[in-house]
Amino acid sequence: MADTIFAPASGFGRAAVAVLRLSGPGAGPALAALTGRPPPPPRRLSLRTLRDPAGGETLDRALVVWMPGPATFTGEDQVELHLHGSPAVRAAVLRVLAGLPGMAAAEPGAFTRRAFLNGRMDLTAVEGLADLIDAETEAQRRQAMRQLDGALGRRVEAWRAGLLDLLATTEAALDFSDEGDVDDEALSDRAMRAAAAIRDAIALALADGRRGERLRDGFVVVLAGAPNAGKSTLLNALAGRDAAIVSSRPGTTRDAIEVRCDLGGLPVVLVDTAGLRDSDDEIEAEGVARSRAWIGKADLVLWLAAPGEAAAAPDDTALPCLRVRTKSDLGADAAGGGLAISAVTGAGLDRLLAAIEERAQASLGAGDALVTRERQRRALERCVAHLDRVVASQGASAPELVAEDLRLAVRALGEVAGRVGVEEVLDRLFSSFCIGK
Ligand SMILES: Nc1nc2c(c(=O)[nH]1)N(C=O)[C@@H](CNc1ccc(C(=O)N[C@@H](CCC(=O)O)C(=O)O)cc1)CN2
Ligand SMILES: Nc1nc2c(ncn2[C@@H]2O[C@H](COP(=O)(O)OP(=O)(O)OP(=O)(O)O)[C@@H](O)[C@H]2O)c(=O)[nH]1
Ligand SMILES: [Mg+2]
Repeated sequence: MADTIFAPASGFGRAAVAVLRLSGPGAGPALAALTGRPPPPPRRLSLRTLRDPAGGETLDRALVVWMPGPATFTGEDQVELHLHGSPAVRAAVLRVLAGLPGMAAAEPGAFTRRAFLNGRMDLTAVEGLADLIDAETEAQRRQAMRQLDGALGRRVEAWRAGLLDLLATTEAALDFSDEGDVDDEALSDRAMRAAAAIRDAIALALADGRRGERLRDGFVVVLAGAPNAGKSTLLNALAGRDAAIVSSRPGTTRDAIEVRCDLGGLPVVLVDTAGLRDSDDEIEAEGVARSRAWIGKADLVLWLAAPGEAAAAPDDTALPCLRVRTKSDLGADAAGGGLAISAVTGAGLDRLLAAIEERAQASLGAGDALVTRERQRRALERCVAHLDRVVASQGASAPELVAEDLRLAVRALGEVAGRVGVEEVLDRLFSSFCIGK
């Protein structure tokens, strides 16, 4: 691995300014090679002419920043080059950087990986940063920001410190158990109460209806019903664009069409599906099978029925669903029931959106969950299981066994923070980052 990495940190394509960042011991020498001058004062944007050290050709007149480690994002020496944002300027400077000794183009997430390895952030903060970069809605941004800020990391550290205390006490009891100067009974009683308190606190954080994980994925709303019910028309009306083909022929939609949207700051995925009916047409039958699969995965199913049609009924009554009567502009439907809408006049759409938002809100929360990933949840559940055994023993277990469960509980918390057993997690996480992060 090269000591020093570099990458574009801003988006690709034409822009006013393009930022390149460098990290590692070669960052300072690279800046010196490009500017032919000593570094500017730390952490101050300074105007410099950048030249190709090989031929002396001027590459750009740019703002540069020198940030000596360890008080940097990565913990290493860092440099930023704020270039004119054309693809050609950026490419020229990147080419020169690649030719300098000890420099290598950064892999996705390489800067953050260094920040993590240098102890600048724990794993929950890294996950928060990944989510912050991917955040599309206000609630996602809020949750990611809290995670990056250490909302979960700090709690986990506090729980871990508490358990380490307990472990020390228990181990002391082990060491001195034959010396008779430690009050075993009182000690174990206190230890049990402390273990139970930490277990309860973790269990409380876990009892959140998985809203943190759900908020990352989005709330899935599936539009279902008979052919021609008006599903695709409604999707287009809600999305505000022609995402799906609409026609008067029943059986128009075959593939499910997903549209991500922002509903009051919450991420909602609307899915238009093929109309449900038995069909001899092989392609349509496959479309209907896909519709059913989507219905099974939905957080909310909108059952659409046009006037005169029997209201579509879910096979599975446990499905969270909302009945919608479409095409209300064609006249009131005596069959009634459900929310009346018209995608043509727009009648009822506000109420429909409000109903979806209300359910999304109940399911996702507003970004206040502590647990945001399955990975964190599993490790916390393991921790609770070990603490359950400690508490259930009520001091009856041998101190050796209590100590072992405490050690495993501590280890599980260490995994949440990324102190132990993280190599594979890191590789997966960082490969989802963008270049330059
Ligand atoms: N130009 C630019 N903008 C950016 C970043 C960057 O790297 N460059 N960031 C990159 O992600 C984010 C800001 N995050 C940062 C986090 C920590 C430090 C840092 O230097 N921390 C030091 C010093 C802190 C201080 O001065 O108070 C430290 O923690 O020791 C810098 C940026 C968003 N905007
Ligand atoms: N008058 C009126 N016509 C509508 C409304 N919504 C849809 N339509 C018409 O109903 C027909 C079917 O609409 P689609 O949106 O394609 O129906 P669908 O449920 O997607 O149908 P499939 O994809 O075949 O399952 C089209 O001719 C639409 O123009 C509405 O609110 N009012
Ligand atoms: Mg359709």
